[in-house]
Amino acid sequence: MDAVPSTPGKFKTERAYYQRLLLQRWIHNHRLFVSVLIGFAFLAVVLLLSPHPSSSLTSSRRHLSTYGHAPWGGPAWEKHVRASASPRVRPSSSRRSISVLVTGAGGFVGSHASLALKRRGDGVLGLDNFNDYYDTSLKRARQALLERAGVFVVEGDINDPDLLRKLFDVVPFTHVLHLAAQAGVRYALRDPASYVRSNVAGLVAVLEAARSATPQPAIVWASSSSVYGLNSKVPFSESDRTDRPASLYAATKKAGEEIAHAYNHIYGLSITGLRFFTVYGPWGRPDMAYFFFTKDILRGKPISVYEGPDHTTVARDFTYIDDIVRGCLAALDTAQKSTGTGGKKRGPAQLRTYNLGNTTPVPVGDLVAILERLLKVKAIRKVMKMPRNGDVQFTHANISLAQRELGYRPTTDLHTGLKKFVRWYLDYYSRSSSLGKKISGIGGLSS
Ligand SMILES: O=C(O)[C@H]1O[C@H](OP(=O)(O)OP(=O)(O)OC[C@H]2O[C@@H](n3ccc(=O)[nH]c3=O)[C@H](O)[C@@H]2O)[C@H](O)[C@@H](O)[C@@H]1O
Repeated sequence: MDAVPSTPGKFKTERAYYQRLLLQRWIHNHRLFVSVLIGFAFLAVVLLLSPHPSSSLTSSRRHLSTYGHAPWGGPAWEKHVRASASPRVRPSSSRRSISVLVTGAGGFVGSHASLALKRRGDGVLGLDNFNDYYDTSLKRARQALLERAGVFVVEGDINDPDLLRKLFDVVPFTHVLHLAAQAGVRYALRDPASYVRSNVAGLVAVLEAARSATPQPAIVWASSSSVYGLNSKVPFSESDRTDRPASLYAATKKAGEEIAHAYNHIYGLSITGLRFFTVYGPWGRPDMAYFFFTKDILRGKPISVYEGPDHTTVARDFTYIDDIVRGCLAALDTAQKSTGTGGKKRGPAQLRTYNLGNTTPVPVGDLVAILERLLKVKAIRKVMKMPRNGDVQFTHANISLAQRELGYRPTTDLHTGLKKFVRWYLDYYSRSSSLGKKISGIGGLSS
């Protein structure tokens, strides 16, 4: 009881004094612990104030992507990138192996082309943002196949300049096969900005990275048959006019061809644009008519079959994926070196454009008839006027230039190609929806 002070004020003062004493004693007894605590606090402040890792290209830390993708960077990641991009040494081969950055490697043409390159011994590094324009599980299944074949697909965006710079910093790519794009003609009505982002800004980002890389790689990229737009002269030749696009998609691909011209002219980049004609086949794109027709026919759902004015046919020069891949590889193999160094042009560089088609246009009605025979199911056809939303009535490629200069010779007719597609489709979708089961037993993208 004696220790209790007589007034509340006095009690407060003495209590404060007593607490201070206690604290001093506690600090004295825990000197070591307190020093460690101060050390940690100091370290935390230093880390907080240090610059973001992405500001240094040589940093070995992991980079946090600002594009919502997986982090990249670090010694293990770089090792993986280098291993994937390194060609297999083949001293007996007459062809020099190349090292290719394939953008859009999780996509339809990108995955097939990556695998074909890897198979013949070239170094391949994939890049893909795995966006959800269509079923991402299909893209992931393609990625799993590529990984099994030794192709690493970096998850990232072509609009991320830090990532592109880093890739060119780590690997002296000889070529870029630029296939990443916002595809589809009709989707442009719903999301026009995505076409500008991928097909215009994205292409510029890739060319910017390539022009300042040492060595400058040669570029082969995907343009489109849609650049022929409202032309009525058939077959379409590379020298025909391409200034009347019928869709925003076509307009962005045409813009890409002009952008390619400028980068070739200013920086000496060797650039080849390939105008693909309605590519189809196994592991294809679910947004394309042959793919969703198959799905709807099997489900007993009606399909819209377009026709032109006065019941004229709508037709496409459908081109099988393996033929397109051969065209891509031939374009890479015949590409001359870029002529710039340190971002400066040293002389004129190669600039080429080729049609990659099949040369046999098929009416959409005939496509449906082939699918009916292969699926052994009658389609519920709703024949309707082709909507004015970007489609053109027909396409037909003149491929004599590609034949002459690339040795390009398509060998697969629509019936044969669709047969391979249907076989793949039934196999893929009859399996369990689990990704692991989907890829087991299929054995590769080849068709
Ligand atoms: O070659 C090209 O440049 C383009 O080929 C395709 O575009 P498209 O030929 O329109 O392919 P689909 O969308 O699969 O259409 C194929 C045909 O089916 C017709 N169709 C489409 C949809 C539909 O519901 N009904 C229908 O009859 C179209 O009018 C077209 O004639 C791709 O989707 C583009 O990304 C590519 O760039």
